[in-house]
Parts: sequence; C-alpha cells; structure tokens
Amino acid sequence: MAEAFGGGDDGLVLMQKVNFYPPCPQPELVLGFAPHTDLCALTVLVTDDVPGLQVSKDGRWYDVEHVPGALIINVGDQIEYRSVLHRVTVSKEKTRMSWPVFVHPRKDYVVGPHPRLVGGGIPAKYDYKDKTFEDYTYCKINKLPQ
Ligand SMILES: O=C(O)CCC(=O)C(=O)O
Ligand SMILES: [Fe+2]
Repeated sequence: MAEAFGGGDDGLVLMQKVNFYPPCPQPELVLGFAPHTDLCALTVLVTDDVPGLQVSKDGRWYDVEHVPGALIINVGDQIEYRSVLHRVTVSKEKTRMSWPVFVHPRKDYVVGPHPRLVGGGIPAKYDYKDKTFEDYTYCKINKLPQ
C-alpha cells in the first residue's frame, strides 16, 4: 500500500484515535457516531465486546459481530471502490470503546482514478477528480463538493 501511495518512508501516515461512548438512558434517540465513511485509505479497528458498530448495505443497517482478537478493516475514501458507510449506536447500560487506526496518504499526495482503469476510452464509473489528500479532507470536513 505504501508503494501505491507514492512510496518512501513517509508514504503512509497512521493516525490513532480512541472513541469513548458512555451509556445512554434512551439509546434509541441518539447515535454514538453518525453515518459516515472514513476519509482515509483503510481503517484498522479494534473494539471492545459491547455491540454498536453497524454497516450499511442496500439501505439497511447490519450489526458487526464482535470476534475476540479480530481486527475490523474498513475501506476508506482514498482507495474506494466504495468506502463503507457505517455508524455506531450506544448501549443503555454499558460504556463502549473502540480504537481505530486510520491509514492515509501524505497530505500532498494526489489521489484519483488509476489511469489504467479509465484510459483508452473507458469512462470513469464515478466522477472522481484528482486532488491532494489535504484538499479532499478540507472539502469533506467543510461539506464542499469534491
Ligand atoms: O467505534 C467504532 O466501532 C467505529 C468508530 C468509527 O467509525 C470512527 O472512529 O471513524
Ligand atoms: Fe468511521
């Protein structure tokens, strides 16, 4: 993956975060994390055994089963065929925690459709524009068109 994102020792950037979801007396009224896709390339996620993570498929939400010792890998926006839409619900009684590591390119790295996949008269399946990861992040965080 480091090679795909330009190679070099600093080709990939790892960002770790800790999520803490306290219990909520009315969990049906709130979400711990609203539906989103991760803006990185890949997310490597560890969670505790409290359920909460859900992924969207064909307009429905599916619980992600907790498998002790397993890592959850989410495809993010930068290597999208389709980055996974996901959200987190909260528990009435238990605190939940998760520990994602987001793998992303350098901020100046330009990401766009691979030329071999859109060259030779083959139209891009989606209308992606080449842009730096920094610009992509700025547009996404500020809800600007990509
Ligand atoms: O808490 C989780 O299981 C997922 C967290 C998440 O989606 C995120 O931090 O981007
Ligand atoms: Fe996420």
